[in-house]
Amino acid sequence: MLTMTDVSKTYSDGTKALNDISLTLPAGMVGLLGPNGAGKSSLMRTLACLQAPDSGQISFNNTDIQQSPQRLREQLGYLPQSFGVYPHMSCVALLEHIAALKKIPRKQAKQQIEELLTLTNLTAFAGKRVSTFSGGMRQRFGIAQALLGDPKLLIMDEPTAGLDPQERQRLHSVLIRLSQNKLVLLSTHIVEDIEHLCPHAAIMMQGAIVDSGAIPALIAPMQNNVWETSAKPAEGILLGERYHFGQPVWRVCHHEPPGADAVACRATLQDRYFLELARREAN
Ligand SMILES: Nc1ncnc2c1ncn2[C@@H]1O[C@H](COP(=O)(O)OP(=O)(O)OP(=O)(O)O)[C@@H](O)[C@H]1O
Repeated sequence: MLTMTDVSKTYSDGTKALNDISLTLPAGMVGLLGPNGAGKSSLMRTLACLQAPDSGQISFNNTDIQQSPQRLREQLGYLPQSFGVYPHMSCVALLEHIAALKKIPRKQAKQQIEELLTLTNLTAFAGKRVSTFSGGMRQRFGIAQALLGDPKLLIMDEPTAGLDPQERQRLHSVLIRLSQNKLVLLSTHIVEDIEHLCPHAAIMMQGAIVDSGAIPALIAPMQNNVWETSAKPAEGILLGERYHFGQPVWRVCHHEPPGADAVACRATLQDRYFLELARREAN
């Protein structure tokens, strides 16, 4: 279990990226959902001990990560949003190098690397330099390196970015299998990924956690209040507009039908997320 208590972080230019975050996350797959600039990466870098919070406490399975960052690092796998520069090393050589940094014994590392190359569909490219990889291949490499050492806490910042639909699906099944015995924290603004993968989610906006919990509980307050209508409604909170056979369909949150042809819909995590975005815009 991962627990954060009153965690805050302000960057040197005055940007308050994390604002008094208190959050408890269970084992399994957890989605961190928020728009650009919400503070997701800042939170993940802080959890991965890559930057210190200004205040607050963080513990993972009863280890205080500020007091014992090394113990946390031994249990951590981290996929950053971007790696920056890639060295001119082959995929397998770079994995061996990272395994050595993680102090994984050579024989064990060799076996793990083989398994991870298969898992991430990179076996055929093991000898190719990572600097020449496509975006999707780099992402898969990032996932393989994060999984070295069988970490108990896996932090993944936008893991499906740059993957084609087939690879995205493949990654989904890998992540589901992985999450059995660990906490996988997955940050994204793709609501669909979280709906597919996570029993639990946290919604983050402007450096704060708006709500977190089991996804059905996050959606429950909106149940029986979501409608679709063909005319722009005068009442309610607009959740979105889509087109069907070229005609607009408006999705609205309201306590009663917002128009004569309004059809009741099952509320989704996307509805809850869009409701929070609409509330934020209104403020
Ligand atoms: N090193 C930094 N110095 C100053 N400000 C920063 C730094 N890193 C992030 N920020 C700012 O902190 C805020 C939160 O950024 P962060 O990258 O954590 O958000 P995010 O939710 O991950 O966004 P995205 O989905 O676009 O990656 C933003 O206003 C960003 O500009």
